[in-house]
Amino acid sequence: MTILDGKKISNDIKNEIAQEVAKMRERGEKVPHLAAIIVGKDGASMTYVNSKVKACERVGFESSLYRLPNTISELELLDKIEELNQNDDIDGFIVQLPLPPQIDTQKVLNAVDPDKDVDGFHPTNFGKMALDMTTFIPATPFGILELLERYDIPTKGKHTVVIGRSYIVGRPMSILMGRSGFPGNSTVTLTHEFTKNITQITSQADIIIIAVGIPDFLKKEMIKDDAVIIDVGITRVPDEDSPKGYVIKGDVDFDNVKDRASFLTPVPGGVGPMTVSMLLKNTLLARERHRMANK
Ligand SMILES: Nc1nc(=O)c2c([nH]1)NC[C@@H]1CN(c3ccc(C(=O)N[C@@H](CCC(=O)O)C(=O)O)cc3)C=[N+]21
Repeated sequence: MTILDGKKISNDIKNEIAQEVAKMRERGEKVPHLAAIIVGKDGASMTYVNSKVKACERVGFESSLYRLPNTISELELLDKIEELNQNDDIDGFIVQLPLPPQIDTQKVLNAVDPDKDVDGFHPTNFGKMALDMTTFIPATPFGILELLERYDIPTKGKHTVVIGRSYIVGRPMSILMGRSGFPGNSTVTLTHEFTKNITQITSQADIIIIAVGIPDFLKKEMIKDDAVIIDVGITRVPDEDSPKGYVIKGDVDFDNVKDRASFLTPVPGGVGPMTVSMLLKNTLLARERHRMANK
């Protein structure tokens, strides 16, 4: 069994990006600038956004963080987004999710300029992805593709089962694995909360990508020998014995599944760090496109 070391690969990618940025500086070009909007003070969201800012510093990007109160109106948030759309210094930005209930998330994502939508959540970019056009691929799915590629895991003709149909992981992943090329050319089954007899489906999977947010959901008995298991879950489970007061649990019953799987991502240290690196990669692409457009 091979553990897919997302932490290591994401570091490799950051080093590659840092080299690109160093070259940009040498040529006297503007370096990529990523901005993030965070609404409210959710602990996990703040951790993720902080790690994105830190990663920007690490590779030599400019970064800006806009913290907005939890009570902000939809209109005020849309104003902020328009401001970032208009700001030519910013190459890409993200609106950290989830948003508070008074705000219509889809309306907010629709307001982001598709050329700056480094999360790849705008309908234009999502559509382009589905049509195999060049675009920003959402960072988590992009990170999973990168892991499969760098570990040279065969996907052609394989049965890939995706568990969870969220717009940021499951849905795009199901599209990407079925596209032509590598990693792709898979036969994809997309499952969700109303799927019947899920074990019957998962036990036929060559590759399982799970993103449901239920700790230990995927058991050893649900997979076949030598399956490739990609765990996208991250749930904070309260734990008095740990210094932070919680432990991070994935969707896979790791300790048992590891004895049957061929490749397996750990949590933490698997898909999570890849998400951050691929966001940087998208921001680098955004800068490159803006430079070509003389912006
Ligand atoms: N607009 C938007 N874009 C996102 O990409 C986005 C978002 N909203 N909202 C929340 C989710 C979640 N997400 C993660 C990023 C990094 C780790 C990560 O680095 N995880 C570490 C551990 C982090 C920890 O200590 O909690 C790991 O798995 O090793 C996890 C999760 C991005 N998301």
